[in-house]
Amino acid sequence: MLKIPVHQVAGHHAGDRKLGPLVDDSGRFYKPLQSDDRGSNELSFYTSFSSNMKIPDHIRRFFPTFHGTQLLEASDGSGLLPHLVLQDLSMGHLNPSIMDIKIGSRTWPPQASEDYVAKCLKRDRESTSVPLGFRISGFQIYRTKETGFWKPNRQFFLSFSADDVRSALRKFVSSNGSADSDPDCAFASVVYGGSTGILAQLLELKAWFEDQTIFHFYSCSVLMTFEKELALEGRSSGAEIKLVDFAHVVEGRGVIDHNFLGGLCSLIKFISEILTTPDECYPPKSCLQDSEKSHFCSDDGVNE
Ligand SMILES: Nc1ncnc2c1ncn2[C@@H]1O[C@H](COP(=O)(O)OP(=O)(O)OP(=O)(O)O)[C@@H](O)[C@H]1O
Ligand SMILES: O=P(O)(O)O[C@@H]1[C@H](O)[C@H](O)[C@@H](OP(=O)(O)O)[C@H](OP(=O)(O)O)[C@H]1O
Repeated sequence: MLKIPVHQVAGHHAGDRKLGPLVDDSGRFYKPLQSDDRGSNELSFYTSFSSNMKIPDHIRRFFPTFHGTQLLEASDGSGLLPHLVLQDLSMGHLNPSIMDIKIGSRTWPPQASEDYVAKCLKRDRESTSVPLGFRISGFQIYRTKETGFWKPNRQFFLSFSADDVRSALRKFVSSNGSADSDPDCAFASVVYGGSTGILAQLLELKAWFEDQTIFHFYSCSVLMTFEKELALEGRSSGAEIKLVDFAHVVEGRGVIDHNFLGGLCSLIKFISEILTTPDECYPPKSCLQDSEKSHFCSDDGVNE
């Protein structure tokens, strides 16, 4: 039976006459082909990527497996619609902490219409995309069996500053991740660090982006996932990164994807800093007047 994915942290959500992805029990994620050319573009990307022999296996593992398309009843009740059939990345996870980070200071592809450029440019300027080269689109952070996930709604992320981003990346790997707590970065070394941790994976992806000129990944996200309960048991935290959302990927035409690469380098720097200074707090509370306190000092926008 098809269900609404419980671990989706960003993007278009299914339900109540809304079009969004669905999942089944066998580990497949069904993403409806979006209107305009977004759906067909994402399908072209998956088709081309799946058959491209130049993609090394150690890079292919960062992408969801593609199983073609299937006609399904759309979640908005509009009838049969083609869906991309993808690997469900949350399959096998019990209580995953997940963060969606949209990479690139610019989120529109070169051939986009003036209206679309204007919409994206506004959003890129108002968010951290322009200053940082990436923005956090959403997350869920597992706390405890009793309190479940901290999963703020979309509004919460819209006005994030660079310090909010720093703080969120710290809270993501803290034992006490919530709106008003000081991050302790208890899991930073097991999740971000180590030879197979998130930083090592990002560096592996970066090495490929320094060379590949096949695709340009506009508006694509890095999805970071780990299991806090595994980390607490002292076992491998299952930390992994995957890339999602290829609706705006275009051909690279022999040029490196400097937009994605720049954003990736910036994210790598933020995560490296957490590993070298896990005790620092952002924003430093001593520097803040009451009136200046960020999102993280209130419960605004928190969807408990
Ligand atoms: N293959 C997958 N398996 C599991 N979850 C996924 C998968 N692909 C995407 N998701 C979840 O769905 C969210 C949105 O995905 P995606 O960005 O592809 O959708 P979208 O509606 O095109 O987003 P946007 O509005 O940003 O364009 C991701 O943040 C992630 O939580
Ligand atoms: O990052 P946010 O704040 O969630 O903003 C969304 C994001 O830019 C998506 O990429 C975009 O979908 P497309 O990439 O498919 O255009 C969506 O537009 P939409 O709501 O008009 O679909 C925006 O709302």
